[in-house]
Amino acid sequence: MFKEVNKSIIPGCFEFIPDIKEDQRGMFVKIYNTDFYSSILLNTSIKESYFTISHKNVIRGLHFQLPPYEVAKIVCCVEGEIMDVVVDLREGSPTYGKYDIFYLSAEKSNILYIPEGLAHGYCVLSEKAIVIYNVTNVYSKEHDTGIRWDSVGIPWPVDNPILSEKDKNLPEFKYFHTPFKYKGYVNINVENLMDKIIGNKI
Ligand SMILES: Cc1cn([C@H]2C[C@H](O)[C@@H](COP(=O)(O)OP(=O)(O)O[C@H]3O[C@@H](C)C(=O)[C@@H](O)[C@H]3O)O2)c(=O)[nH]c1=O
Repeated sequence: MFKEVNKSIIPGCFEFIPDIKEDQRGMFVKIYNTDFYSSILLNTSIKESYFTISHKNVIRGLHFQLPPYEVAKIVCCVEGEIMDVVVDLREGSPTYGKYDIFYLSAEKSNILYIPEGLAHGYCVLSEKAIVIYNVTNVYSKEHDTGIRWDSVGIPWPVDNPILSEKDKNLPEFKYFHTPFKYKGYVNINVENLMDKIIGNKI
């Protein structure tokens, strides 16, 4: 289902490049398969799915849910292009406070797996973007929060983005006391993983 797996600099976060099936009708892309995700020890208890439609220069984020409603997310852009950003909030992580950037697009159909304990957000680069999420916990309004988009040093491509009122009022990263703890991560050997995929074992 995937032809390439790229590790983020942030442990536990992966970009998957799908094996797109194209024919005269268009294309077919698989986002999720339980056996594959569990084979590399990712969280497979998908509890909710949703999508958002946004205009150019919208920034959504940087969001996460607090324990015990922490969420891992599988994110994919199915129309347009976004600059997608994750920030490591796990105390004790080698990349605590650092961000990583992925360009997700309908054309590439690349998929991002974001583990629990990371903040997530994106900026819309195209006229319109549709982003789909599969998430491993239910929504909890009381636990749904974030940090301010411009408080981590991310080189966003816009100075005056379109933001929600909620996102304008999120706390800055430096004032956020993280409840997330880094629990270590099994170092996935990407070459072995690709052998499995190419050998059609997944
Ligand atoms: C996330 C969410 C929101 N809502 C409601 C709350 C509000 O009335 C409306 C819009 O919510 P928000 O403004 O939080 O939507 P949005 O800013 O698009 O939130 C999303 O941002 C990106 C970056 C993510 O990573 C997502 O997980 C999610 O947090 O939808 C739900 O009912 N269920 C949900 O799971």
